[in-house]
Amino acid sequence: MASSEEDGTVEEKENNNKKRTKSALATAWLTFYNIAMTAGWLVLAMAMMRFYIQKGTHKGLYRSIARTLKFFQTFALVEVGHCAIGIVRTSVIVTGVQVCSRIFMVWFVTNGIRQIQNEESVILFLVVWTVTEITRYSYYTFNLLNHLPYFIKWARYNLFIVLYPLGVVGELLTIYAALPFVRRTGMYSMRLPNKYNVSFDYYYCLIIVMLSYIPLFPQLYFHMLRQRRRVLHGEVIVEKDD
Ligand SMILES: CCCCCCCCCCCCC/C=C/C(=O)SCCNC(=O)CCNC(=O)[C@H](O)C(C)(C)COP(=O)(O)OP(=O)(O)OC[C@H]1O[C@@H](n2cnc3c(N)ncnc32)[C@H](O)[C@@H]1OP(=O)(O)O
Repeated sequence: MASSEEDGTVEEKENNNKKRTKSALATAWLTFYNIAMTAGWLVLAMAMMRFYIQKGTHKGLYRSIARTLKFFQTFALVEVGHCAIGIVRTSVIVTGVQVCSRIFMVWFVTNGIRQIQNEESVILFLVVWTVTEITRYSYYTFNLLNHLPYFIKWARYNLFIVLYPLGVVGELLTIYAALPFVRRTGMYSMRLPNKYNVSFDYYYCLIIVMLSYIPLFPQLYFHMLRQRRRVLHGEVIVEKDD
């Protein structure tokens, strides 16, 4: 009896040790990841400012930062993994929608359609994303290091109130600007008859994506408002599991 109790204690200790090692590893990885992402978005911010100061126009700005933007925005897919394996307490669905919509904007809209890269709306969402991500990743970094300046916490949970809708406006206007071009060229579309017997119209796909902002965006926005109340005002919020 005594020996089995001891075994239980040893097992518990081993489990606790494993958990501690796992959480130390997770914290180390998250710290590295957040520092890298803060640096990436800072590089983007500086590149955009330098371009605008040197050229005095936004025309050509997207092309000049496209590579860095594609890299760092695509890398954010890792965040869906963080939620899936449980190293951050965030919903896979909320993070998945956020990250996938950004990746879609970058790869399948702005990068894929050169003709819209100089639209003002592209600059609008780029500036908004950049400010958001510098604030967000530096918040996570300082939080993990237990040295969080209040102004970063404040910025993380207040700026989104204005930036989120502005970002959505920039994204929707950009997709809207792409529609005539997509319709004219039939890009990314498959018309019948073809050997796969499948038809796909990218033009209508873009319209569906635009419409999907109506149910999805409020959910992300209200999620952030709940996070704000929890972090800034200490409210206990029970969220449904995914
Ligand atoms: C295939 C095509 C699909 C198309 C679909 C189209 C529809 C799209 C509709 C929606 C459109 C959205 C468009 C987006 C536009 C913009 O982004 S505009 C810019 C403004 N945006 C924002 O301000 C939002 C930014 N986004 C986010 O903040 C996140 O993506 C989020 C998922 C919404 C954040 O949620 P969440 O993670 O739950 O909140 P937090 O409070 O930040 O974190 C919760 C806890 O998790 C910890 N944590 C999370 N990530 C990390 C990390 N990387 N490192 C360390 N810790 C992390 C965090 O600290 C919190 O911990 P606790 O406090 O202990 O709970």
